[in-house]
Amino acid sequence: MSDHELIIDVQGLNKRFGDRHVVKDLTLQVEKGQIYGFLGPNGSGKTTSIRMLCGLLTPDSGQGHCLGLDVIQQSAEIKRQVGYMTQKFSLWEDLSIRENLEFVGRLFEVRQRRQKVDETLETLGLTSRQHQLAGTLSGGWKQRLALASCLLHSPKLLLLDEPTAGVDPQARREFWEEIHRLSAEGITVLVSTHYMDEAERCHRLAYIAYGDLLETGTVAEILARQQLCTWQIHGALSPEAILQLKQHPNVEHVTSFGNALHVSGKDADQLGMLLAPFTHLPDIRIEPIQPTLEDAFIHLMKSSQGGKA
Ligand SMILES: Nc1ncnc2c1ncn2[C@@H]1O[C@H](COP(=O)(O)OP(=O)(O)OP(=O)(O)O)[C@@H](O)[C@H]1O
Repeated sequence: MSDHELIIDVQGLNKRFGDRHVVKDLTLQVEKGQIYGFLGPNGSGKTTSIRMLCGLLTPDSGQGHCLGLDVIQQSAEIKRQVGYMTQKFSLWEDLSIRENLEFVGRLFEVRQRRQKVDETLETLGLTSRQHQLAGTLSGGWKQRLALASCLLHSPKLLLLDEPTAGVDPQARREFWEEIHRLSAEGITVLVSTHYMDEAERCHRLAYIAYGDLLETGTVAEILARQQLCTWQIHGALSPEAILQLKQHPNVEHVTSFGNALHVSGKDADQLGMLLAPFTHLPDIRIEPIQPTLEDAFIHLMKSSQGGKA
């Protein structure tokens, strides 16, 4: 196997639901062992894309391969070979952790099922809770069980749809440690998320907005391509001043981050001149900063809508 073996390699995938064009010409390449983040606003087509890749939805047009299998002709085989974690917990709440895994093992006709269930319980730290009913688990443990059930048939590709939505920060961190451990073993992971800290933990990212894939690359590449300049304003600006900034033609977007405002634009000099008068206001501090990934994504989303924040 070459170092750059493509586990996902699709070109021009399209999906329409009625008259809604939900995924437009999706072209995506994901290398073996990569953790590939899928980001974008709600309803942008991330889940639909994932479902086309794992063989659950047939694209209207396009072509390509997933795990070396044809996404149109061999979707049934792809379905058997990927680990797909749905957005909503979809296991059986009135079965115990072990019973859930045994059942999934039977569905996937996993060989040496008992042993595999034991191993999976151990690896994911679920052994001591194996007899607990799934319905009584906290959000974080449910996600861990869902991940365990995806891994039972030893897939080479994991498709995770917002796996940590609503999970507390500690459980999210542990979940991501696990994802990185799997990646180090050569398992490829495509994961959708709305969390910026999770996006930063991916090897590469794709940003999709309203069906269009707008950007792909590493965090550094995406930040560099946006060519944004961002200034951070500490202190309370008046609502009128904020509105003025938002409406100014040299300002791309104005976003609150905790107690600070981020003001982003394309032209550093113009932006500096615009903000200079604010430095004379009492209790206001202004400094240029590196734009964050969130700044870049807000910019991308606003540009795709043809407007600004
Ligand atoms: N089976 C379906 N039939 C009709 N419309 C659908 C179907 N599945 C998804 N859609 C629509 O397609 C659009 C894209 O949905 P999708 O779930 O792929 O977006 P998403 O990016 O995953 O969103 P979110 O971040 O909210 O999960 C939405 O407008 C959704 O309502």
